[in-house]
Amino acid sequence: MQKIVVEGGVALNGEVQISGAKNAVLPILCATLLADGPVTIRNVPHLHDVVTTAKLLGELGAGVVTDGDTVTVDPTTVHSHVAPYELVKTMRASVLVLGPLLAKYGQAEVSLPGGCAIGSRPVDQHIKGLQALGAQISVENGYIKAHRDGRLKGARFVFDVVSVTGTENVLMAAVLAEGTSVLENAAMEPEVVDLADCLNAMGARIEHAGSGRIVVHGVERLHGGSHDVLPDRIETGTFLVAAAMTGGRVTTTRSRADTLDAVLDKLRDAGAQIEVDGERITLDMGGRRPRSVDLTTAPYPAFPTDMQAQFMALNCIAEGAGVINETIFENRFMHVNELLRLGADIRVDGHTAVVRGVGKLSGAPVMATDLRASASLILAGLVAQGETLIDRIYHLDRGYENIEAKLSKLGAKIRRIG
Ligand SMILES: CC(=O)N[C@H]1[C@@H](OP(=O)(O)OP(=O)(O)OC[C@H]2O[C@@H](n3ccc(=O)[nH]c3=O)[C@H](O)[C@@H]2O)O[C@H](CO)[C@@H](O)[C@@H]1O
Ligand SMILES: C=C(OP(=O)(O)O)C(=O)O
Repeated sequence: MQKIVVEGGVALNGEVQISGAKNAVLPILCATLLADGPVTIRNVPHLHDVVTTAKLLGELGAGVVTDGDTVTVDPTTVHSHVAPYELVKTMRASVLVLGPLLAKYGQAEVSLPGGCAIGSRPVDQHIKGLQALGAQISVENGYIKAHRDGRLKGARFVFDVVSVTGTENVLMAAVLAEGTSVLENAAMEPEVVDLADCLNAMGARIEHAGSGRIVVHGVERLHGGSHDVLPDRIETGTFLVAAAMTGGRVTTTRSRADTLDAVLDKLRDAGAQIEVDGERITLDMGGRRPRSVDLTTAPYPAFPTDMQAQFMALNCIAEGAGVINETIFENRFMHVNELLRLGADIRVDGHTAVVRGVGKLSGAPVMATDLRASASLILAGLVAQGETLIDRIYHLDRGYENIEAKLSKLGAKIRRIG
């Protein structure tokens, strides 16, 4: 099995180009199922999750052609409506075919995602939202079985909790419903907006995506089209934290600072100087040691759960102590025990972790437990004395495009082995 080896001690310096967002491209690829013709998606990152989604679309019968960072999906040959357990268990985003299959083809059978390393991944809001649009849904043998009699009907639906994939699933179904739908307490994440932009480019009539109240005027059909995926704000944030931790100066290019307000604020609190110039974000730490920051994860525009592990790594070597509250996932502290192996001082009590910065971390073999945990271990490795050997990096390949090559270009001593 492949591993990543990091040798700490180099201040990162230079420019890094940000890839398309994983959490935008996956719903967008699923949305292509709604079209009556081919949809071309550009700025698609090379990620394992993208390959898995392409495989799923292929199993449903769609034609999928990849050319560099462009993927064209022809959904006109879809003949199956089943997303099997084998695929959904490896990638929770597969549940996003539920809304499109139901709305366009009248039926869907999608494996329940169950839980994962970071906690349970319920889909009750997806189901309730689709039922509000008139879908008949049952859960049998581990599968969500959905069908509709006639067209789905536009409705007002209030989410009990803010759910990103829930909003996306119900939104994708509502675009082909008869009449107008109003989705209240909707997720406001930039990835939801990107999905809505793509759907609108295909002929949907969605208003106010990015607010907590999305209005969807249903249309009879969607046509093919094309869309450029927005830059990955979590990848951007991860590189900026790497710069801050190593005392370096890094510019992210093709990035979107307006999607990163909460993260940039915390980096400023940590002592970083940040300049934004169009699609370029420059973080200059000027060789200083970062200060610890307190943070609480919450739905956008608050601090993202997907950046929690990376900031935990930063706090591990920062001046002072920081308190981290995780409110989205009950089990998203799996990186703590691995960071402890590198010499960190972290105490966890329920959803809260108190991290006291230590003068130095020391390299050790560690195990990646989930995607962002893997990133936090690389970050810690970049500042640890000696060698850090990270195992189970397949998690990393789900969501970061070529991270070791991008970090090497910034001067990091990092390589993949095996
Ligand atoms: C709001 C939020 O930060 N969502 C994160 C979540 O999205 P993802 O879409 O995976 O998860 P949701 O946004 O749906 O979940 C948010 C919260 O709602 C709960 N829930 C969700 C759906 C449902 O039907 N019922 C229910 O109770 C979940 O348990 C969780 O506590 O994980 C992704 C991967 O880490 C992140 O990119 C998203 O930023
Ligand atoms: C946990 C993540 O992804 P997923 O929801 O696909 O598991 C993530 O993007 O950090």
